[in-house]
Amino acid sequence: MSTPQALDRQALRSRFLAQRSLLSPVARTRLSLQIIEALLALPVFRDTNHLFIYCNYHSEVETTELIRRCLRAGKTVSVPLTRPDQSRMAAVAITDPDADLAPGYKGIPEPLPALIPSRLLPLETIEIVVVPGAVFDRQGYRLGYGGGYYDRFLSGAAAQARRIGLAFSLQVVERLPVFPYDIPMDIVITEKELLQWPRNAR
Ligand SMILES: Nc1nc2c(c(=O)[nH]1)N(C=O)[C@@H](CNc1ccc(C(=O)N[C@@H](CCC(=O)O)C(=O)O)cc1)CN2
Ligand SMILES: Nc1ncnc2c1ncn2[C@@H]1O[C@H](COP(=O)(O)OP(=O)(O)OP(=O)(O)O)[C@@H](O)[C@H]1O
Repeated sequence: MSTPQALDRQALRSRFLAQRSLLSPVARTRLSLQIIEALLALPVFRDTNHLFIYCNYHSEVETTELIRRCLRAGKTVSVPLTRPDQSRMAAVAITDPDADLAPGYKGIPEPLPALIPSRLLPLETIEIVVVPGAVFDRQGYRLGYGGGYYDRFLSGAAAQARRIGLAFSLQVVERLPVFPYDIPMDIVITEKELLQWPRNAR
């Protein structure tokens, strides 16, 4: 990470993580519920069975209510299990966010170790990936925490899945510096707008 563009990205990431953390917990919860309602109202949601949903950490858009609503609707929900030794994520099915999660990698809520062998799901079955981020742009590109986990995930076995980024509106910029391995979102949802890019038009 030493090219000027890479340094730009690091500065952008830090700036937007700092901005995001300024939202009060009450505002974060209120805006998160608005964002989740917009996702649940998407026509594609009704036809989806398996969603891979991040478990929110620090000041990310909150997803616990989304996970509950999906489970109540009879959908399969898997969540990320970070495998830092491989820079990869696995998908582990959960049935109850209160009982099935505990702090894992970096303190992120992750599936309990006892669940892992029996609940690993093939990434090819994921239909929607709900993606967190530090900052998104109006072309659908994003920066996360810098591990490259989602780029690897979305260009690998989960490439068929619809990619839906969740962000507070303060996390959207016009244009980010893009690298060849960056995978753009299909949809970005904030409390103010829903941005969408048809895949065949990219
Ligand atoms: N909720 C959630 N789960 C996720 C991700 C994510 O972005 N959000 N990931 C997507 O890649 C993977 C974990 N990757 C991560 C890589 C680095 C850091 C990290 O460096 N955290 C900083 C704190 C940053 C902050 O200020 O918020 C640290 O520990 O110092 C965190 C997660 C898989 N699970
Ligand atoms: N498909 C890939 N294959 C191998 N390495 C990759 C791939 N995608 C990204 N990387 C590597 O991951 C590193 C971090 O990428 P990037 O800065 O885009 O992370 P990020 O999108 O912010 O992180 P995350 O996806 O974990 O939230 C880069 O140094 C890049 O070389």
